Amino acid sequence: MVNLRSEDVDQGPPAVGAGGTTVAERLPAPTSLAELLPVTDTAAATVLAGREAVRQVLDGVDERLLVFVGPCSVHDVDSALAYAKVLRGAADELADDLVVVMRTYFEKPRTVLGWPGLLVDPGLDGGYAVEDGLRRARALLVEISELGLPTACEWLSPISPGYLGDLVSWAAIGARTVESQVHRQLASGLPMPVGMKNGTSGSVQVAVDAVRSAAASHAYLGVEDGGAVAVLRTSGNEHCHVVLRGGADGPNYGAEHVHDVVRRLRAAGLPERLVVDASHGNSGKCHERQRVVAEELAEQIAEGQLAIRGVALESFLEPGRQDIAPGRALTFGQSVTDACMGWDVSVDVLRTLAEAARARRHSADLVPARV
Ligand SMILES: O=C[C@H](O)[C@H](O)COP(=O)(O)O
Ligand SMILES: C=C(OP(=O)(O)O)C(=O)O
Repeated sequence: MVNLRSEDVDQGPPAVGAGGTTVAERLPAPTSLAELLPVTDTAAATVLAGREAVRQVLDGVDERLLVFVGPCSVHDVDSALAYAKVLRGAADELADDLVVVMRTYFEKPRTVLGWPGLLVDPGLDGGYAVEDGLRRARALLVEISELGLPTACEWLSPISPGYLGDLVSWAAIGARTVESQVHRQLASGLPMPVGMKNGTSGSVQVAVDAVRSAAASHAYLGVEDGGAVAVLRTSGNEHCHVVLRGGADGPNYGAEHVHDVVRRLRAAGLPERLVVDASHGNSGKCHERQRVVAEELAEQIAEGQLAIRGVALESFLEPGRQDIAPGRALTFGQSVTDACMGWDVSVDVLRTLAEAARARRHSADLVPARV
């Protein structure tokens, strides 16, 4: 057994490479954080309306297009809030055609090593002030929700939804965790629709399998809102769906890839719906390429491809990305993880997607997803 005793709190970190674990910080229970930073009535209304709008689009009841858009990661709350304010304006302008949900990603899965996100390292300095990260993340989610903008994130730690989940309208299980039993079980009990990304290798079947798994009920070891370790039982989440994000074998946003997913979903007896991520493996992490991918997706949508229910975009105030380096001031509103489209290009892309959604809605010859 790994013996984590209370006196371990005051010990320094284990020697690098020694394989030990110490308790670095005790955290308040999720209920304590929620009491400190409660969901206001306005914020709750935004979250619930956001979840319902996403469900309605996924179910085909609402014919608009979902757009999950925002920074690759939130690294400071001020720039995320400034972005939320401009995005809110665009979301209002395009509300007849798009359901806009802002990316507020606080946990970053890394291919090998790297900054793990605001929740775990809010100082961006390896200080790992997790309680502070949780507070900053929760306070930001309340503020953005109060603006009337629903939010999206990736659940990386199965414990973090307890702290933030009541403020989130859509979530992803990422390409690096989609095969994880724990993440599928987690998704099966979450109150928001969850996108299952294809694996980093490009495997789409693992995402289809994840959707099937999360639709079922499960029992697993977790942490209850009061902070105790508990057996959690879930009822199954009917609003999970595949997200195509490309992979090691190249992009997968083309019509043939969409048809392939539809065939797999049909074979599995699952609803024929998906979201396409224009970034990551679909853009080769090149922010300029995202626009091209989004334009090609817009063509498929305008031509009547009903299976594409949403598009995901990485966008911030400034284009590109920057490195976190000790002593160097960061450019306000520029990503510190993957390169993002700047705001000017982002708003053009949003308008293009809105036009495509309108064309699809008005198209006389709407047909079920063509395979
Ligand atoms: O979305 C962000 C990144 O693609 C993901 O966290 C992996 O990043 P990395 O390959 O730079 O570690
Ligand atoms: C890490 C992300 O995506 P993926 O899991 O597709 O790499 C992300 O969207 O931030």
